[in-house]
Amino acid sequence: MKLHFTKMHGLGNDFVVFDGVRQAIALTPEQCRRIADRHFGVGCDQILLVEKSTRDDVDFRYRIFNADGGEVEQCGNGARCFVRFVHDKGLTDKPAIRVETASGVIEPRLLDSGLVKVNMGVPRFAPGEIPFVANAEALTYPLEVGQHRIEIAVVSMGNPHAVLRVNDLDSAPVDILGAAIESHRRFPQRVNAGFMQVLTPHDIRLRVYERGAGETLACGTGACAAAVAGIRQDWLQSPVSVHTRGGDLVIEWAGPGHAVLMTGPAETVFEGELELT
Ligand SMILES: N[C@@H](CCC[C@H](N)C(=O)O)C(=O)O
Repeated sequence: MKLHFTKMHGLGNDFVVFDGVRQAIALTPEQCRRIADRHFGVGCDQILLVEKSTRDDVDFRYRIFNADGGEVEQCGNGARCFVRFVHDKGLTDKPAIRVETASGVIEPRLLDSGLVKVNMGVPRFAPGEIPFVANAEALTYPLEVGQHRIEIAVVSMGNPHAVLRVNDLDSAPVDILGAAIESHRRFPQRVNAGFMQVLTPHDIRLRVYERGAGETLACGTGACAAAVAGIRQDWLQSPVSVHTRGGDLVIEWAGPGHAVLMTGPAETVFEGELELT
């Protein structure tokens, strides 16, 4: 079966996007891994499947699969690419869209500037909602990782994040420590591990070792989680510019109980067809 796809990216976090509105598409974890493979497939960090929703209070549903084949709850850079995709494909002409994801409804909006602003919902911190194994809720938690004892904040942006502050992002052991945090036994559903360097109260540098994809050039939900974790600890003030290796995002958060707003670009790279076996 031949499937049309669009290759997109948000700050270098790249996606293979399928139109599941006009054609019925079901992907197995093995098929996702093959599509995402950078040598034998198209290559991407995540696969996005745009579908009709059965709910009448939303415009679409979109599903997200990591490069390792696992379906996940949320994707910030993907949300911006999703909006650009449904507009470019003529699936809607509404600038503001309500979208069902596995972890709830988000509201992306295409701005006149061409950037996309997404209401990513209210962040959650209770250990059970991450999920993270802890006796009680705290601002940060000590975590034993191999020989190291690190201090992390945990945030759910619909998907799970651990955020660690470092002094120098360039020398941070993102690969080794990121992989160890991702599969730490205190995160029963694994976790995205963010390494944040605070530059000023309104600027951070961020690298994220993503669950199911390894380090990516940018992570939208990771940027939201890092900004929120920094604001809660009084290191940061909204708005926060998040400088990733793929470019910049702006995150706004008015504090507990408020939704996180993320603004950034979404780009189409090319269109193609692939044989799904
Ligand atoms: N790149 C994404 C996050 C994708 C999902 C994540 N790896 C997870 O497993 O939760 C983003 O931009 O937010």
